Amino acid sequence: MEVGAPDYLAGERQTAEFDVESMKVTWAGSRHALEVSDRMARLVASDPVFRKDNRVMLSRKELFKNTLRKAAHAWKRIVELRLTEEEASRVRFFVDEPAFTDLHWGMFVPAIKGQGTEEQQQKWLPLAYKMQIIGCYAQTELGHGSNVQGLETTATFDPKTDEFIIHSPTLTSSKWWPGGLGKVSTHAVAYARLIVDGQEHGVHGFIVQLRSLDDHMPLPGITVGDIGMKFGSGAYNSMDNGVLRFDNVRIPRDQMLMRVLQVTREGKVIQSDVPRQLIYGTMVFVRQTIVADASCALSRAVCIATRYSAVRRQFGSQNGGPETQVIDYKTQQSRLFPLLASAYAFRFVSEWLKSLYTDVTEKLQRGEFSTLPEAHACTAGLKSITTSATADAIEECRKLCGGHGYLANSGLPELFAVYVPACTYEGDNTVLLLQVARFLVKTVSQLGSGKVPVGTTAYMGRARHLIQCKSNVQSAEDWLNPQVVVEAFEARSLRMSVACAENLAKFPNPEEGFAQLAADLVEAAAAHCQLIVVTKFFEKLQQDIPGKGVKKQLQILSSVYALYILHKHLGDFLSTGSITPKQGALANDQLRSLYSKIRPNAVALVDAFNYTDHYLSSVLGRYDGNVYPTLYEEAWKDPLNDSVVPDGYQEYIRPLLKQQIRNARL
Ligand SMILES: CCCCCCCCCC/C=C\CCCCCCC/C=C/C(=O)SCCNC(=O)CCNC(=O)[C@H](O)C(C)(C)COP(=O)(O)OP(=O)(O)OC[C@H]1O[C@@H](n2cnc3c(N)ncnc32)[C@H](O)[C@@H]1OP(=O)(O)O
Ligand SMILES: Cc1cc2nc3c(=O)[nH]c(=O)nc-3n(C[C@H](O)[C@H](O)[C@H](O)COP(=O)(O)OP(=O)(O)OC[C@H]3O[C@@H](n4cnc5c(N)ncnc54)[C@H](O)[C@@H]3O)c2cc1C
Repeated sequence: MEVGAPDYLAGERQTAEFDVESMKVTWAGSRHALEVSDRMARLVASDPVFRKDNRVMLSRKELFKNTLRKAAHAWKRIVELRLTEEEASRVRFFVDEPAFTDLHWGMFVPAIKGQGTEEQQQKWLPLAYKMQIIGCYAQTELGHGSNVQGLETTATFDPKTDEFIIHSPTLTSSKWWPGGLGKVSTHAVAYARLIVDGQEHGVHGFIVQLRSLDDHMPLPGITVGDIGMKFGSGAYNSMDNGVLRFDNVRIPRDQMLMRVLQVTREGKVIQSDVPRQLIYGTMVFVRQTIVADASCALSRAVCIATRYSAVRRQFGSQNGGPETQVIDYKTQQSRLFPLLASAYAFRFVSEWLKSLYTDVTEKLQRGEFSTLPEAHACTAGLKSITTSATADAIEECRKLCGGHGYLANSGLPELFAVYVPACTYEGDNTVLLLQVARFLVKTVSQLGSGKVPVGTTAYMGRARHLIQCKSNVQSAEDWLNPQVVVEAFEARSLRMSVACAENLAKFPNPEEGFAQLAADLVEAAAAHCQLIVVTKFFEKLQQDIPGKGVKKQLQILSSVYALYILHKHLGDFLSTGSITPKQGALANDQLRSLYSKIRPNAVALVDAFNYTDHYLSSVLGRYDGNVYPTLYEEAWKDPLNDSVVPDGYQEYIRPLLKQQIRNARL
């Protein structure tokens, strides 16, 4: 905020019962992370190239060219200022525009790192790090996305020339969707069925050059282009999601990523001791980052809706005094505050997931693969529940802002349009929950075998207790006890998984059973993932959290998150007998009283996200709360208001007004 500018939300900030600067540190993860983030946010906000207020008005071509300009400028600044990887990734975050660079850094580079041999990494990574080649991740095809084993592109080994022939045999085998592919990438990691000596060996990644490094023209045998406009104006249309066909394109044998499986000069296929699932490793990495993105998108929407709810007044004027701030309506609080709590919950679970991922990656380097299934289940499941909840929440925030939320300059419509594909990319959310369900059913089925469940399923080891325990909640206060809450969530999750396993056992064919019970399995998987989020929030509170009143606020938010989920899924808790209807009602009583505790802190809790006005790009979410004059000024900037009488008046409006009505009765 400018020095000396009026702060219409100052009163809200004065009621805060905690130290906002300390909360900023907790949200950012460390003082260092906050400092870096703050510096990079200012760097981006002060640079006119990164302006984004005109985005929705640009044509697709203008938008795309502008994105290229921003990406090139960002890279120039990263190199000039010798920014670290951490700083560079914050620059990307605050530039706030999907671009080919996301796929280059976020998928192409990790695919080579995770699936390439040492020599392959040494050859390709330096080129990619300097952006002397630009890569994308070309897996999905027109006919298959979720079913990776169903991909049709072929990579046939030709022992005569020591090459692979990459080919798209059908229309449905055309690569379709990869970001950065349409107009920019010079290379792709393309996924194809490996065929050696007439035998198939599953789907593998191949580095394929697509375009000339001299004139950017597609290489012989390559047909490539953009797949067309996507949902919303502006939004994800800055990305060139592409289509790609291969017509017997030849690549050297050493361009197959060979960490998992090697093809020798003689055409021998050698399976290494690395599990085949590592071919899916890049998706595990990105799913983990998507959970962190969910907390960012959600906190951004909540920040806008909270500030605006404090500014907006409707009804309730007493003796000519001010009307009621809409944030004081209990309905507004019960819709908004759980989303605020979810933003914090997703932040902390993403921190934990990142540490789990780092730990698993280190183990994989040492040849230990036992933790891979849990890493897959956690990343898949948390990606699914956090993105679904965030997409719904952004839309709820739009509604919480009433009519003004529908204006593009509220920032919410574009945020929604950019965000919703997260429910689909990196694995459709339902398909991913079914993966979690498989993992849970397997864990349940092994309970009698003496195998002790570990990690996030450790609670299943207490199945005997959890299957029959009764919650001892007797008062609303009892619901503030994390142990009581966690036990109710564990009982609900375990009982849902066990019920699924029991029902599955009734089917002679397990796969048929799995297909028939899929809807129940998805619910059991979601229950397990919600338990993880709740548990990780409570575990975060075990840490030393400095700053006046910070821990107290987080305790309140953790209880709000847990009890909100309990209230929303009360049917599960009751039907599994994990709690009684009376206990469910007490949870709701507690939730109401927690909302009252959040109320004086609400604006400060969103200030702790430390978002600049540039990043928020929302008139409603401005830090200073100066909403109405800005809305009014912005309206006049619309191109429709360039002229008082609109273009088209002479052709279409005037003749209408001047028409002779022959039949007066008409
Ligand atoms: C210095 C400068 C720096 C500049 C910085 C800039 C910074 C920018 C950085 C940006 C960072 C990140 C941004 C990324 C941008 C993201 C944009 C998003 C773009 C989108 C991309 C995509 O969508 S890519 C395509 C994704 N596709 C999918 O997700 C497909 C989904 N389908 C699948 O995953 C699988 O097919 C499925 C799992 C559903 C089924 O597979 P299948 O082989 O049929 O498997 P099953 O038979 O069911 O299972 C076999 C066993 O394998 C296990 N398993 C399955 N998957 C995995 C896995 N991933 N890992 C481990 N194990 C797995 C499964 O559990 C089975 O096990 P079991 O024991 O046999 O039961
Ligand atoms: C914006 C965006 C960017 C993308 N970027 C990339 C990229 O860079 N690289 C890349 O390779 N791909 C990319 N993709 C593709 C993306 O990964 C796939 O779209 C995604 O994995 C979903 O697959 P699908 O489209 O085949 O959906 P489908 O599987 O066809 O899903 C359609 C419906 O069927 C349901 N369904 C499917 N299978 C099952 C099942 N077994 N049981 C129950 N229900 C099922 C789903 O739940 C869904 O409701 C991108 C997609 C989008 C939207």
